[in-house]
Amino acid sequence: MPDLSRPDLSRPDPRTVPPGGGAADPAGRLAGLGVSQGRAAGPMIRMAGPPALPAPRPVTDPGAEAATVAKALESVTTDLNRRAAAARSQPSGEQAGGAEAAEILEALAMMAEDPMLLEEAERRARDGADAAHALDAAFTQHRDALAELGGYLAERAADLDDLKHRAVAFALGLPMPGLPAPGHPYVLVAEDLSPADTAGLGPDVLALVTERGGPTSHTAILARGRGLPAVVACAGVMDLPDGTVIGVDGGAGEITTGLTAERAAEIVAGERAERARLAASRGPGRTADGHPVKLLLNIGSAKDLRPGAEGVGLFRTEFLFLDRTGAPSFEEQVAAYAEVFEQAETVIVRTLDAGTDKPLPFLGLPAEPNPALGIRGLRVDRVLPDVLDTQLDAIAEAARATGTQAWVMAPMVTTVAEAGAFARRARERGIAKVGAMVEVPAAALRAGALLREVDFLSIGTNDLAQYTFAADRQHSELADLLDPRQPALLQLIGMCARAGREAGKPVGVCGEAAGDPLLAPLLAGLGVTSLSMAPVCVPAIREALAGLTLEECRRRAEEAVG
Ligand SMILES: C=C(OP(=O)(O)O)C(=O)O
Ligand SMILES: [Mg+2]
Repeated sequence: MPDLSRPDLSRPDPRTVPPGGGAADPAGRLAGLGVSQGRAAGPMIRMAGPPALPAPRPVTDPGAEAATVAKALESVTTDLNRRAAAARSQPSGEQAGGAEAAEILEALAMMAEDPMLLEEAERRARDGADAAHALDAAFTQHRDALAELGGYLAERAADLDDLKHRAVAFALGLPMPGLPAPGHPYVLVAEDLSPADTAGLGPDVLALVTERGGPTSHTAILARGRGLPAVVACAGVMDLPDGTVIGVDGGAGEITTGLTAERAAEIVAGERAERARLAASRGPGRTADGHPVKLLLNIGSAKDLRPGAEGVGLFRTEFLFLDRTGAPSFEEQVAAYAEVFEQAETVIVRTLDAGTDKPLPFLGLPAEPNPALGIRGLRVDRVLPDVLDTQLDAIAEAARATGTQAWVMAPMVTTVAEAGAFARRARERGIAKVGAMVEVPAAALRAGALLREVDFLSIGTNDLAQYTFAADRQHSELADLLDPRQPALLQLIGMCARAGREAGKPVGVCGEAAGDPLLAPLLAGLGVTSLSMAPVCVPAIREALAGLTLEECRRRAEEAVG
């Protein structure tokens, strides 16, 4: 959770406070989709995209262009080294892999310092190119040379593109692309964020606002996992100037501009008090009359674990390897899984869910015209069976090493045959409990048959909504279709829960719907046995369940389906 005490709100923002001290709140509002609960306020900074290269400019002083080239490369190097130092100095646990991030940034800084690159760009500038084009051409030449060498060096070619964008932006007087590092807490505003960008956010980020993105995009999920208030699909937010103090309401999906310093401080204090109130709640998930509904955590790595839940319902293992260009080794995987097993009692590990919205470059999957309907999730096994074998081996080994019972489930299971084959491969390795995610309607329709093959089901409502309503989960304009309150989706969930009751096997929900306080009682009423959610959601869901009897939950579910 961000430290809400840090933003310096003592001085009013001169651009947004009216003359005379600002008792009035000349609030402007921008509407978006709230995807991660909570409120924050602070100065916003936009994440710049790659600069567009303008037409070449006539050059009158080639020496000055060559000097700009040198300055651009120097400033890129300095900026990267500064970020590396900041990543290294972060207290452990605040950001994933601070040391690892620092190493990556330092390696990039060294690439930007390459004297051959400087020489080539300066030569082009002295020959008459403007600084931006000289840099662009020199980087492109370097990139092509690396790409031709193949292997590891070819993988570094994409890094050169990143450096080129930074250097060209400098030469054009534009903000550097990539995550900002202003050295103070801020609200990050971007057109969109990749999962890797979101995973790399530092502790200075108070909240996220994007112009694009959908409610179950991975940016939203990662924001929720970090307890960062977030609003997506917020048209017009990129037009606000950097430094504007804005309020972000991640529940209502609203941005407020024109905040007085007093109002901003009130928002920060109010949020802190609400979080403290909810954090005081304890105990297992129960309805008012004591019916148990397990409260589990969705995590992407051990650093997401928090006390107060009854286990881990979804360990998204692909989040460990999002920005990797090489496949994680068996040993590396054992270490990552064991770290979680050591700290949590029951852990449901989901095998890698790659493809479409969660690209894993190291798999080298070819681009597809319709990726959400293509090779993703368990289907990757059709083309790369070794990946699942190694992962199951690593999970089994981590369980043995830590003396825990691993629960494993596969994403995107579509047929009963797929579930059976997966279960056999997991059981061969001694994995205790094997499950299937229900993310496509075909699996929900065959829930009873699936449960003859596996020990439990976990309903991924994010994808189940996407495939039931044929609406891309990243699409901000189709958000109404993705609303998990839709009767069709609730009906599919009810079918799975009924199959679970008949088989005497657990059926949980691990999609984002499980962390919605309005939906959680409906899901309990439909008969699911556990709800798995971002850690930050647990207290509110505990409170929502405790406020209603099971019968009341059932009645609400019936009304909603009806
Ligand atoms: C939990 C789910 O999986 P993910 O969001 O990681 O695709 C889901 O689809 O609901
Ligand atoms: Mg899914």
